[in-house]
Amino acid sequence: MSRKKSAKGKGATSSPSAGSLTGKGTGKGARSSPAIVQMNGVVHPIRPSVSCSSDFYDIAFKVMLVGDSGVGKTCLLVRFKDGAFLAGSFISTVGIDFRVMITLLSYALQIWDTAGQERFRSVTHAYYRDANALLLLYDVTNKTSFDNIQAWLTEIHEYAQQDVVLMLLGNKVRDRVKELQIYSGLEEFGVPFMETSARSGLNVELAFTAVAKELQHRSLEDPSEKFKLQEYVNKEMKSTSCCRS
Ligand SMILES: Nc1nc2c(ncn2[C@@H]2O[C@H](COP(=O)(O)OP(=O)(O)OP(=O)(O)O)[C@@H](O)[C@H]2O)c(=O)[nH]1
Ligand SMILES: [Mg+2]
Repeated sequence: MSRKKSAKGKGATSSPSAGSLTGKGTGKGARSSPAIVQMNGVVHPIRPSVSCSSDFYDIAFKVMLVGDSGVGKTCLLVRFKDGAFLAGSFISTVGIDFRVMITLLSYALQIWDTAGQERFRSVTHAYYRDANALLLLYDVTNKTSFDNIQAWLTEIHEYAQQDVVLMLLGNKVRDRVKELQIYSGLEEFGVPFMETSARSGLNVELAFTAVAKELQHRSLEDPSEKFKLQEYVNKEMKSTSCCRS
């Protein structure tokens, strides 16, 4: 369903006035020159965008990665797009970073990476408004990031659309010997949940596919049956359990 048109149709997104984006790409798999995000008149060079062809589809969904600094948002996105793990020193994202435009299930997903640091919060809030889906990450080896989930959910309820698709991702799973046992109580958030590892790639593709499926179902005017995100994820995780470390 990807059509070469400007992004004006159902589900098309717009950038908030807080920032504008420059930088062009040529679609999936292409590398573009480094994008620049301008915020309040300040120009921030950011990591090279993987692909930024935002104006080729008339059905586009805006997906944002949010969560504390260091939980692995950027690495998850790089893993999804490039199939590689960003090893080496941790470079914290500055402000907001439009990294990927990808076609999944015939829909264009515009994926935005955000800074987890508190000082950029007002910038990222401005972008919540027109997000169709939010992936909220925490780090399963970091209790503070788990404890902050409720605060993130409060922010999301305040700034995002009421019907935003939301999924909680416990990242860095099975990567460390000492993983915190903090899974009990996840149900209380009432948000679909799954485990991921940007390092090994575990469930990374599934996370984005599940969100795309939910968006697809919601966009159907008369969905014949209700799609249950958590059930889908559980089923798919089981079917790949042979490959989990
Ligand atoms: N072991 C392990 N380390 C990871 C994983 N994902 C990310 N990391 C590491 O965690 C650190 C932070 O990763 P980033 O992806 O930059 O974190 P971020 O959430 O984007 O942080 P901000 O940009 O500051 O919001 C880096 O040192 C990564 O190498 C993972 O799945 N497993
Ligand atoms: Mg980052």
